[in-house]
Formats: sequence, structure tokens, C-alpha cells
Amino acid sequence: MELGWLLWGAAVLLLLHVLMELSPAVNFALRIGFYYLLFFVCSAFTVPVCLLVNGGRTVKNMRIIKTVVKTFKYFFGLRFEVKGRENFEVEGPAIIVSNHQSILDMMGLMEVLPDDCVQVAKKELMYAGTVGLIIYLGGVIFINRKSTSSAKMVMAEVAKTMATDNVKVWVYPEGTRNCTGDLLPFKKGAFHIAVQAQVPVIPVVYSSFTTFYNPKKNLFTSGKIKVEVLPPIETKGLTSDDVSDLTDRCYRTMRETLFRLSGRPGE
Ligand SMILES: CCCCCCCCCCCCCCCCC(=O)SCCNC(=O)CCNC(=O)[C@H](O)C(C)(C)COP(=O)(O)OP(=O)(O)OC[C@H]1O[C@@H](n2cnc3c(N)ncnc32)[C@H](O)[C@@H]1OP(=O)(O)O
Ligand SMILES: CCCCCCCC/C=C\CCCCCCCC(=O)OC[C@@H](O)COP(=O)(O)O
Repeated sequence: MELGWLLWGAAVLLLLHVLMELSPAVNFALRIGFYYLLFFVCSAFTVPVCLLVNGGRTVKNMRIIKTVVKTFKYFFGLRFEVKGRENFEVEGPAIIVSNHQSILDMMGLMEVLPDDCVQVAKKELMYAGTVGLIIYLGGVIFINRKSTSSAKMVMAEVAKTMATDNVKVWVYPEGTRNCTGDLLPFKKGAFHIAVQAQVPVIPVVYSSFTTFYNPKKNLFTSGKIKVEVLPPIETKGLTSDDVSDLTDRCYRTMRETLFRLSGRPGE
């Protein structure tokens, strides 16, 4: 009986292996499927740990989540090379902005995430089963992207509580995933709250994934990701009139860095 199960298991693994070798589409689907499964299953185990250790929704849970997610890269043969971590060491709160290419960014996020830092996410993620629950417990701030006024209200609230709670806030200013190797134009929400709270903006740039990850081409192999934490951009004394300039400045610096890290000539 037991030998029978073993043989069945071996046969299924062999079949999957052959399918993966034969079809890039199957290979890609299985690897991404496994990525989702890891998040889904690990969240289920991490939820009770977070509840037992910290009792409920708090940014302290991010330390636990980070420890778990940081192991995922080994399953996919991904390596991160991080420079400039010391730039996170600012006194008090800050807004961290970074480029957003894919769901794989969750690994890159956890690789560098400083303590006491919450992320801004679309509210749909709250309903992603156990993943939604763990994100909620981690203190993530949810915004409704379909309603500018409510998103702005939540962001204004964040600007107010950042100082009292002494937390950093991580925003993806492109507002959506973008795996083209370039940056989308930045939304201004992150820069508005930086100016409202008079806290620095710290840009973080991840090199382009296009050489090892491309859903359109069913490409997902191992690879190296270069990460650079750039020096903080101060906002002391800036007013809402300066938000556009601040956004542009940050965009240009990040785009240059993205091209440099990805070995692509600038334009
Ligand atoms: C153990 C296992 C664990 C497993 C789980 C582990 C995973 C855990 C990871 C943690 C979770 C991470 C989650 C990551 C998720 C990433 C995302 O979901 S990204 C998508 C959501 N994020 C964003 O969209 C952020 C960026 N967007 C913005 O900042 C936007 O500006 C906005 C605030 C959302 C509003 O967007 P929109 O409605 O499109 O409007 P705009 O065109 O941007 O703005 C209109 C107008 O208003 C001005 N304005 C914007 N914000 C403000 C403000 N706060 N105050 C005043 N004015 C504001 C803006 O300048 C525009 O005016 P203008 O005249 O055109 O300039
Ligand atoms: C009972 C309900 C069951 C639902 C099951 C859903 C299972 C989901 C499982 C795993 C999700 C793993 C991914 C973790 C978080 C990914 C965050 C992310 O990258 O979100 C994308 C968002 O930034 C931008 O969204 P869009 O590019 O605009 O779109």
C-alpha cells in the first residue's frame, strides 16, 4: 500500500518534470502557482503566531512576516544585492517610495523592510484569504483606488498619525505593477503626505526583472536583483505648491538609478 503511494508520487513528479521541460507555459504556471501557494500556506501558519506574540493588528507583526518571506527566495534561486541600507536610518518617520514590477516584489520588500514600517496597498488585497488576513495583521493601510477622495482622506490620516506612532510608510507611487523595465508616471499621494508631515522621502530602486521574469514570455528563472536605497530627500519647509517638483525630482533620480542598476543606457 505505502509503496503504491510512493510510486504514484514519483510518477506525478516525473510527469510534472517532463511537462515543465516541454512547455514553458506549464513551467511558468507551476512556478508562479508554487509562489502563490507558499504565501497562502505560510500565511495560514503565521496568522496564529502573530496573534499569540503581538495580540492583534500591529506593525510589530511585520518582523515575523519578514522572517518567513525572506526564506522564499531560496525556492526560486533569487539573490538580492542591497546597497545603501544606512539611508533608512533617519530620525523619526519617513515616506519610502519604490518601483513595483510584480508580485515577486513582496520578496524584495521584505528583504530590505526597516522596522516600524507599514505599506499602503489596494483594498482588494484584504480579501485574498489568509494572505489578506496576514497583511491586515501587519498593519497595512488599505486604500480604495477607485475613489480618489477616500484614498486622499486615508492618506491625510496617515500623514497625521505617522508622527504620533513614529512609523515609516512604504508607498509604490506608480500605483500598480509594471514589468516593462521602465517607470510609470508617479501618483502624487506619497509626496503629498511627505510634505504634509514634513518628513523625508527615501527612494528605493529594484533593478529590472525583465532578464529573468516576464509573464508574457512565460519566463521565470533564477536571477539576481540589485537594490539601492537612495539618500533621503528632505521636505522641511516645502508646501503643497512644491509637491509636483518633489515628485519630478524623485522620479528622475529613481529612473536614472533603475537604468543604471539594470545595465540599460539612459535616455
Ligand atoms: C508569512 C507569509 C506572509 C505573506 C504575505 C506577505 C505580504 C505582505 C506584504 C505587505 C503588503 C504589501 C502591499 C503592497 C501592495 C502594493 C499595492 O497595492 S500598490 C497599489 C496601491 N497603492 C497606491 O496606489 C499608492 C500610490 N497612489 C497614490 O499615491 C495616489 O495618489 C492616490 C492617493 C491613491 C490617489 O490616486 P488617484 O485616485 O489615481 O488620484 P491622483 O491622480 O493620484 O490624484 C488626484 C489629485 O489629488 C492630488 N492628491 C493626491 N493625494 C493627495 C493628498 N494626500 N493630499 C492632497 N492632494 C492629493 C493629486 O496631486 C492630484 O491632483 P493634481 O492637481 O493632478 O496634482
Ligand atoms: C477566500 C478567498 C481566497 C482568495 C485566494 C487568494 C490567494 C492569494 C494568495 C497569494 C497572494 C500572494 C501575493 C501577495 C501580495 C501581492 C501584492 C501585490 O503585488 O499586489 C499587487 C498590487 O500592488 C498592484 O495591483 P495591480 O497591479 O494594480 O493589480
